[in-house]
Amino acid sequence: MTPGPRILLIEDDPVLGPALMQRLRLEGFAPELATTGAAALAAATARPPAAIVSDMRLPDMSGEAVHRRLAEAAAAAPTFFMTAFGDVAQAVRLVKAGARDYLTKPVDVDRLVAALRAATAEAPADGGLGRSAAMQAVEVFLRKAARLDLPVLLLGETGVGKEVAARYLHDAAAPAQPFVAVNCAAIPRELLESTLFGHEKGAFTGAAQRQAGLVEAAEGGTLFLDEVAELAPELQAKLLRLVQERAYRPVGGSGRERAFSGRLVFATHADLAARVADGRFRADLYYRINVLETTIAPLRRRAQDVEDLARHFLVAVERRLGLEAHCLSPAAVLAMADHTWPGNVRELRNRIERAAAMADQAEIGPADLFPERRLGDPADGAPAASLRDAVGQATKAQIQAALGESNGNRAEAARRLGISRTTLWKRMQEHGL
Ligand SMILES: Nc1ncnc2c1ncn2[C@@H]1O[C@H](COP(=O)(O)OP(=O)(O)OP(=O)(O)O)[C@@H](O)[C@H]1O
Repeated sequence: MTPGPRILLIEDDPVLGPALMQRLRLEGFAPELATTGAAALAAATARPPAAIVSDMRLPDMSGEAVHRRLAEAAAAAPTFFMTAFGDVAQAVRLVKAGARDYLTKPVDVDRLVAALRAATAEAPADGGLGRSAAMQAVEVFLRKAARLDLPVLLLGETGVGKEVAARYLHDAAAPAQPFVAVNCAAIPRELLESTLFGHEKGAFTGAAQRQAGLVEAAEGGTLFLDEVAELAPELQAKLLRLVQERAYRPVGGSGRERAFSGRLVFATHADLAARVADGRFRADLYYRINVLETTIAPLRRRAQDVEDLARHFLVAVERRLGLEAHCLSPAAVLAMADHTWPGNVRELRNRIERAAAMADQAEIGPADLFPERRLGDPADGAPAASLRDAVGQATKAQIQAALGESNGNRAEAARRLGISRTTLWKRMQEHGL
């Protein structure tokens, strides 16, 4: 197994640093830890990373200074900053200056891993959204929309690829400009206004400095507001002004409004018209954002895309994790065609990634993609299922014992069990350890 993508982790915290290192290793990355800015600069120059995860405050210099020095040396990789909520202004500035994204502490490690996967994954081969007639029509729509200065509304079930579509539109319109994605449902309600619109100095207790918001960060590029149906009424009013007048007022700003000249793209999986009907979404805002609207079809209606996407995700995960090449068995392709994909493309991606990481053979079969059917299917017959359960429980117990005896050291535990570290890792994942 070749090592996965190299990640440079810049973090001086003696607990967080090693913990993140361990998790990134388990996820198949090849992480390297630097605890000072100087060490980070040396490491990035000697062994260029595929991505960088950096703390904002380091013992010898700021994370921002490290980022700038690397950018000057053209050694910058996609960089993610980990920041306390109080440093969001600085983080936004960094994103504007080219950093990929920031994550607030305490860091949501699953989100970090997903972001690193996306940053180190290969782009779709042809840069398109899919060969199905439905996605071809979406591509035509987005390319036309890219030439127009109007808001765009993307509808569709969760996981169909609304954000991917928004990026496609952005790349067709202004690829060199910032693309700022905000999930309106993920940011606590009381923080959303200042996160979006920024705040002036003295706007509230603790607001010592003016702080730019994400609207400002997206200036000249694209502001993508996902889950827009979840916005609270006061923010809907503020958003209406942004859409209609291209103007907004930061929190605590008394006089002057700020102008916004970027593209606005909205997405939701909710039925916005129904929300308007029951009074939860402003009708005037709905009509303003519903000018150029398209629905991205669920994956179950895009049969021609499933296999292409599956192969794309397979190659990408193999490269990212340094796995041997796999192929999909004809039965696996049939099983995918039969599945209804309630989680859409996101579910397909997850199933393929899990299958590639876990499969014991080069050929991925239906049971690798849909393991829950094998375990949960009563038609399998009780004796076989309970034998499998018994083997599973015994395996889990052996692994736990070996890990206990080796104080959690996986290399040592693998040696005791007489299996490779990779196999141990796979078994630990299978048994949720
Ligand atoms: N056409 C595509 N090509 C490659 N990857 C895709 C495509 N469509 C979706 N994906 C992948 O599927 C996952 C879900 O996509 P995305 O986040 O864009 O969906 P979404 O509709 O915005 O979801 P949500 O409603 O939950 O916000 C992501 O990992 C994305 O990279």
